[in-house]
Amino acid sequence: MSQEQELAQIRDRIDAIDHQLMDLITERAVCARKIAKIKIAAGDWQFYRPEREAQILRRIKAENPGPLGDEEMTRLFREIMSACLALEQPLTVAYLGPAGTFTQTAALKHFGRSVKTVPLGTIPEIFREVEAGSVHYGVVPVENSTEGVVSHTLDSFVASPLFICGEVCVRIHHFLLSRETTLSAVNAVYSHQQSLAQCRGWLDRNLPQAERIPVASNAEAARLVAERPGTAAIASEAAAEIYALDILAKRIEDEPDNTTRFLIIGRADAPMSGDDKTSLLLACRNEAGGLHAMLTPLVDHDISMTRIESRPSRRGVWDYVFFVDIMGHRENPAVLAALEHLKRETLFVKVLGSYPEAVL
Ligand SMILES: O=C(O)C(=O)C[C@]1(C(=O)O)C=C[C@@H](O)C=C1
Repeated sequence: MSQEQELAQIRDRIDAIDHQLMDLITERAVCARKIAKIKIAAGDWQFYRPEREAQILRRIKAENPGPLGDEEMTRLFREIMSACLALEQPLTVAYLGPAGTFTQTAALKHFGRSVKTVPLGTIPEIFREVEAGSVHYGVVPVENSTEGVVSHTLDSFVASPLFICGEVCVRIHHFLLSRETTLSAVNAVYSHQQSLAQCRGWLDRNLPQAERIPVASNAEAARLVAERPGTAAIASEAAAEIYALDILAKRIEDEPDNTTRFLIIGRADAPMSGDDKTSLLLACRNEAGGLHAMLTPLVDHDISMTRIESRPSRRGVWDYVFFVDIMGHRENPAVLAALEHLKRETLFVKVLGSYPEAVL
């Protein structure tokens, strides 16, 4: 067989496989529609099921035979599921805008591309819109953020009735975007101040002469640069497309493992998925041993803590609340027992939500 004949044969096989895939995806979509009908008949308007989605994606990851990597395979299934959910209910998801921020990347990574993402200007606005029910969910950065808003997110939880129903981590890569085509034409670099800091080494080496100008967000930097000759922005790859800018340099961050964690907020948290986390807001007694008493119940019930963050409580000087993440769902017996114990040992305990550990 000639090379050309072999190529034609393999392409015929690909066409047949695509046809089968289409039939199977269609059958899956019909199943999702049937599920929606059952939910509606039962008066259950909870179409999005974070725990079920996490279970499906974990199974796909575990069963992936290769040669496609786990990330690729789960991404494909993420999109199929996103399209199926959109048939049941088109979701609206608010994120910290403008378009092209890493928070939008996080929203699309978590929900897939069949949701409608809505950019909002501030984190409190995202909380307000989710509370009011004008959007279904919100996505907010919480840890190791490039946008410098961690404390705004944590503070918003103190008075909010919302729950955390998911988490997603995004590897942050910075791109130098510009209307210019050469580095020598750039005399000012705009970005969020944390992103400027994260690329300091690269800027020192490659653009020592350029002024560094901090602005509210990386996407805002891209927007400004699109209107100003002689400037460049440090922003996401997505921002290049949105603001029609050229990529002058890729992955210019000094630390290659820079990751930001985002939370999904909604009006309910998630049922148990089998691999869950719980976020708590705690206030310990302002006395000797208060912090120790707060941590003892976790140790006693063998609960592992993945994060602890303190924030001023705003009730008085030197008065703090603690944001604590633990492994396990709030309905898990050990977590339940630890929570009961915590209620006795602390001034107050608020469960901010249990949710599946990030899969993607
Ligand atoms: O299992 C469900 O409840 C569904 O609605 C189906 C489905 C899916 O496509 O697999 C779609 C949306 C949910 O978020 C979870 C799963």
